[in-house]
Amino acid sequence: MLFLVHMQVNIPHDLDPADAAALIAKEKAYSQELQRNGTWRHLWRMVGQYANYSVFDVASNDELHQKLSALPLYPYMTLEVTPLAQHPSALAPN
Ligand SMILES: O=C(O)C[C@H]1C=CC(=O)O1
Repeated sequence: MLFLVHMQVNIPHDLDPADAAALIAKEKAYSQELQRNGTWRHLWRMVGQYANYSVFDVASNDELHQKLSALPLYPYMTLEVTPLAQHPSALAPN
């Protein structure tokens, strides 16, 4: 099952910069692990924003919720999730 996920990151300005840097490093490692194993199919930066559009490939809503809620930056994110279906005019299945 494919899901489009919009992640907006809102790190509080009063968070210690070292704590913020550590969270961002953990987030990078976690996202790259999921990209390597095929769960996190696309990761695109939104120009001019601390936000991304991502495509996740998971077996269920519950798996997506588990993966998203384990994001190290999850406490500082606003997430929007859109389930995706195949488009009948697409040249190749996604
Ligand atoms: O930077 C972001 O968009 C948030 C998050 C997603 C991957 C990652 O490394 O950080």
